[in-house]
Amino acid sequence: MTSPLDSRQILRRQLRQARKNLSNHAQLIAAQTLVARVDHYLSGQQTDKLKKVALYLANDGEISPHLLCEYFWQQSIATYLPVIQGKQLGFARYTADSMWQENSYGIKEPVTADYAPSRDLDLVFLPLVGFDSQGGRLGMGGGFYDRTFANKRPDASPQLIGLAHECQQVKSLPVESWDVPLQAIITPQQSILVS
Ligand SMILES: Nc1nc2c(c(=O)[nH]1)N(C=O)[C@@H](CNc1ccc(C(=O)N[C@@H](CCC(=O)O)C(=O)O)cc1)CN2
Ligand SMILES: Nc1ncnc2c1ncn2[C@@H]1O[C@H](COP(=O)(O)OP(=O)(O)OP(=O)(O)O)[C@@H](O)[C@H]1O
Repeated sequence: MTSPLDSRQILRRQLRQARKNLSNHAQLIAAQTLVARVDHYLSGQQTDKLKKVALYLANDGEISPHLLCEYFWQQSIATYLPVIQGKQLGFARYTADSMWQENSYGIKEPVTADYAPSRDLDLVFLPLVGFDSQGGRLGMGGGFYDRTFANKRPDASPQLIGLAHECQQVKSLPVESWDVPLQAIITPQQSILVS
């Protein structure tokens, strides 16, 4: 019999392959369209209060937030990237002058002493492997974001916003006890506001 954990693994593999199959052109269009979606999402909020935003460097076919990063830089909003610290994530300042090192998965991380405590971040954009219309999410399986924000209340800072390609939506994902709730999921085609 297939256990729930095995089926999560199988789904993760299929959805990772789906995003890796996207062409460079499709990736660029997705990254561009995402900026407009996020701009629209944030237009309903007091964006003058946004000071610190965490993004990620696209890996494994993830939707790329690099244009979103430029959008925040144009507004003088400071950007941060995840750095693996044991089983959790720290958030290191990312600027045009950042120096880099690679983590154990080969993903680049800024080398800096300038870290933001996670509760000082206003927004955190997380990469999703899969999602459903209820705000359910599947990540890479490391549990890093879950552990880092385990004790965060949904209405406390930062807002957690999942980013994904449209092809990563599935009908329904089982919610695990440790899954940290997202406030929104944004793809180039839709924004799901999770209550
Ligand atoms: N762009 C990006 N940065 C990120 C994350 C992410 O999902 N995307 N993370 C989000 O948490 C953290 C890294 N988590 C990751 C977890 C697993 C794998 C991964 O490729 N796993 C391999 C197995 C490798 C092994 O066993 O050593 C695999 O599944 O093929 C990559 C990143 C921090 N930075
Ligand atoms: N708060 C937590 N404390 C301890 N272990 C945790 C916690 N959150 C998640 N984990 C562990 O992390 C592992 C991976 O969880 P899961 O498959 O949900 O990862 P994910 O959500 O895909 O990854 P990520 O959060 O990095 O995007 C699970 O085995 C789970 O037991």
